[in-house]
Amino acid sequence: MDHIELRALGHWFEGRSQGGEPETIYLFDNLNLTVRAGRSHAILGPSGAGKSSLLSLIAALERPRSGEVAIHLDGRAADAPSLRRRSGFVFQQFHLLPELDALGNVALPLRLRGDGQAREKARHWLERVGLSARAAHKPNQLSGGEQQRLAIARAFVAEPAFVFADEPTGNLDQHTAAYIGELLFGCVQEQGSALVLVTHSDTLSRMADCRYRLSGGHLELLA
Ligand SMILES: Nc1ncnc2c1ncn2[C@@H]1O[C@H](COP(=O)(O)OP(=O)(O)OP(=O)(O)O)[C@@H](O)[C@H]1O
Repeated sequence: MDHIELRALGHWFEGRSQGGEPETIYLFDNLNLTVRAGRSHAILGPSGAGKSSLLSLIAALERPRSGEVAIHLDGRAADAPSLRRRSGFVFQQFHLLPELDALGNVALPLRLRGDGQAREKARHWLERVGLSARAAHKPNQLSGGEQQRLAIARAFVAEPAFVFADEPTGNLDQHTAAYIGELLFGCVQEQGSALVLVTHSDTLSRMADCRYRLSGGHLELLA
């Protein structure tokens, strides 16, 4: 079964203090976690605890300073580029391309893979997120909630095994956030993807199969 296993992960940043002195920011030094296919995982924790950094490490966008990220896809060990090809991303700031219309944004991950059915598949996902009527609109012509629906369509269009979401409702009002949460978890369930979600929202985190809290360098499984 597809999974990502974090073994004895350590991560830190070299920075400068306010006085200009070299300073090391330690996030964690012995973190273990397994992200399994078809399960949703929420990561809570105070600001600055390292949640976004941890998400980048799980998604193999960054390499840990110590420890190992072992990726298994289709029954065998896989590398970071293979994981990225099987992953979808949803961010707080949407990260849509302003020059492309809604359909173009959703079709892009497929176009980059040379998929000849990119437009048809993108249309299907635009419909799934209720944005068919907005296909020709640019992101700046859409509301925040609509932009996030577009980002969700883009994340799922290539049928990802893993979806990584960093504060996907952080920029949205309560009502829109609830709608986006339902949509995200609905798509995850339909697609059978694993979800790793970083959030400050207790409500959103409770939709996940398992919840963790990252604080003071420790990742704790919550009941
Ligand atoms: N590229 C970087 N270089 C130096 N320091 C960094 C870098 N990225 C993150 N940090 C620092 O690492 C710490 C953890 O950051 P991170 O964004 O992972 O936390 P977070 O838990 O996601 O916070 P928030 O909830 O506020 O988004 C912070 O102190 C941040 O300033």
